[in-house]
Amino acid sequence: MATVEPKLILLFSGKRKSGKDYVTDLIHKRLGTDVCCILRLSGPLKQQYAQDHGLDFEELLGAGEYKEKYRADMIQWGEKQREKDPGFFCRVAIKAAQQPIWIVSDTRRLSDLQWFWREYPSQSRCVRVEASEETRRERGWEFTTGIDDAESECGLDQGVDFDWIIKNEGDGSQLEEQLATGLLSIAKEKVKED
Ligand SMILES: Nc1ncnc2c1ncn2[C@@H]1O[C@H](COP(=O)(O)OP(=O)(O)O)[C@@H](O)[C@H]1O
Ligand SMILES: C[C@@](O)(CCOP(=O)(O)OP(=O)(O)O)CC(=O)O
Repeated sequence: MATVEPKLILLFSGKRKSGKDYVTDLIHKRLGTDVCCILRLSGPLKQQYAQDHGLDFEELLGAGEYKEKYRADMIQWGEKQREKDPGFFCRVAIKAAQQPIWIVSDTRRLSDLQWFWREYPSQSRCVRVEASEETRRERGWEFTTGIDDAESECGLDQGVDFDWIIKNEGDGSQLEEQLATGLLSIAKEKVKED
């Protein structure tokens, strides 16, 4: 378990190229690294997958073609691990978290959310990043059977009551305003609470 009790946990999800990394990086910058950290469930997953398959962990972390080449197999491998232990990647991801606000940038399955809701019921909030298919295509997305129609991409399409839905179209010109009036102001309040 983490060494500190968080004040707020923002559980982000969204389709490929909706901008989860972009939006969570922006929030991280606005809140500051002393109060906020970004956690990735895919971090420990990629690390273990790279080790087991003799691959380059750093390349799997990047946004390039290398990750895409292994994505389908990595999804299947990760699903087998989650079947054995649904909380495994969540527990590893939070281990080193020290800051009062945690951003989990890549929740994909109800089992991920359920783990956080069970362990941190009062702190967990769900955030969806949305972008149209047109915008996602401009960012390099192409529909891929076996990935875009699988649980990894669609597991949270239904059944989640999102606390915030962030629209990240085009260059995200409305992003700052959406964040400032919603999520960021709540997060700043939480940091001040005893
Ligand atoms: N609001 C934005 N303005 C400019 N570029 C963006 C914006 N949102 C996303 N991008 C770019 O689109 C690409 C995909 O975004 P990313 O955050 O990696 O998506 P995801 O993590 O959801 O797959 C990246 O190159 C990112 O820099
Ligand atoms: C096997 C994965 O964890 C790989 C995810 O890699 P990223 O989280 O880097 O992917 P995107 O941000 O959507 O491009 C997916 C899973 O099913 O767990």
